[in-house]
Amino acid sequence: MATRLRPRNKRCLVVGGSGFLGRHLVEKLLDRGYSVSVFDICQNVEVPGVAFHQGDLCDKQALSVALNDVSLVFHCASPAPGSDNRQLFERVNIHGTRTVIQACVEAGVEKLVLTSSASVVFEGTDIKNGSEDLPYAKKPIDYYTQTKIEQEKLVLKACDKDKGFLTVAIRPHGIFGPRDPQLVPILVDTARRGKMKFIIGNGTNLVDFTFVENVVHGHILAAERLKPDSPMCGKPYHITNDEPVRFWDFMSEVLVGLGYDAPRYHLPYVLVYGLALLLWLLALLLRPLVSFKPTFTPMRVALAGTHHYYSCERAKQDMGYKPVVSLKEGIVRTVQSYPHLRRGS
Ligand SMILES: NC(=O)C1=CN([C@@H]2O[C@H](COP(=O)(O)OP(=O)(O)OC[C@H]3O[C@@H](n4cnc5c(N)ncnc54)[C@H](OP(=O)(O)O)[C@@H]3O)[C@@H](O)[C@H]2O)C=CC1
Ligand SMILES: CC(C)=CCC[C@@H](C)[C@H]1CC[C@H]2C3=C(CC[C@]12C)[C@@]1(C)CCC(=O)C[C@@H]1CC3
Repeated sequence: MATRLRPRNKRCLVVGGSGFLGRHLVEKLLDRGYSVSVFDICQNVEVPGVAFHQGDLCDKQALSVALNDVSLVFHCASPAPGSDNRQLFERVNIHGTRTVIQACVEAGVEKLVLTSSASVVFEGTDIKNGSEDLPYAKKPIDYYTQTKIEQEKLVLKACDKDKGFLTVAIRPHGIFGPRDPQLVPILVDTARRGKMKFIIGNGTNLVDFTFVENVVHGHILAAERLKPDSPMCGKPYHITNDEPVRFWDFMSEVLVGLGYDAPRYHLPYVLVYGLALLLWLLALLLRPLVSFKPTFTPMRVALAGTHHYYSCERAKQDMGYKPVVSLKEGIVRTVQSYPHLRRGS
């Protein structure tokens, strides 16, 4: 169907559509017959049939151009979580999201789907089968989490049935899959530097790793089921693989699949967390003189040594969500997609 003939509710904009999740979302939306535009600060690849708008989401004028004739917006842009640039996180995740909301309302957009994060409730201690009713983290573990909380609050509060502007937030956790620039590349880099020999803690902590296609599925379902009379308006939803797995079993499976050894020796969690905190402080103090980025940040150690898995019951109930790719299949597809990261290549 020619783009201009598509019904208005099938015309969408993906803010952050050049990123890992964004590109997978764009591809699936195209498959499902949507007319798709992308707004991003950079264009990594040209996707046939997709109009690309380059710009910073803090720039309302640039956004308004991209929003012309769009009824549905997915906002999945964020600075990389590994950064510790507080100003950048505040500018993009808080002020930028406020700008996205204003631009959407002014352009007459009907639905805004935010990619939030399950981490908005994570404080570095165990979460087992956490529901959406858990309170936001009072002491967020880093600037990324702190600004994702503010971002989610802004988007959910903006939901206004009377004005015809509906919002919903998807909270994925530990997204993995082909083209992920983060999880597998960092893991392999750590292994190649000989630092992936140790298991932090007793190795039995369960976590969610969510295959990217399931996260995409959750976003599209949310957009399609979001209606003025649905319970979804202004609500957050966990989207997971619904298969919590031991953090260290998942890491080992990916490492072994790529030809590396699985970590074997145990280190006490408290010791590693303390060391990571010390290194982080040292890096902060020495920043004016030397710049170094520790591999084992307090955030990564906390994620590697605690339980953090979430219930996706609410998404099942309200939007009929069910994972479409199993964890096993997701790992196989992911490992196959990284031939250049195999040992010896
Ligand atoms: N990956 C994960 O495990 C999880 C991710 N999330 C959330 O999912 C979303 C997508 O993450 P992911 O795909 O992994 O991240 P990516 O970094 O791959 O994608 C984010 C995209 O947003 C772009 N971007 C950043 N700042 C701006 C800006 N000011 N204006 C316009 N575009 C901008 C980035 O460009 P550039 O690369 O040049 O900065 C990038 O293309 C994020 O909101 C993240 O918080 C939530 C839970 C888990
Ligand atoms: C201990 C070690 C070096 C592990 C390597 C893998 C890590 C880089 C990932 C393991 C869990 C991942 C994760 C995220 C980023 C990558 C990991 C730390 C997020 C912080 C990404 C953004 C979110 O919203 C939450 C994610 C939780 C899990």
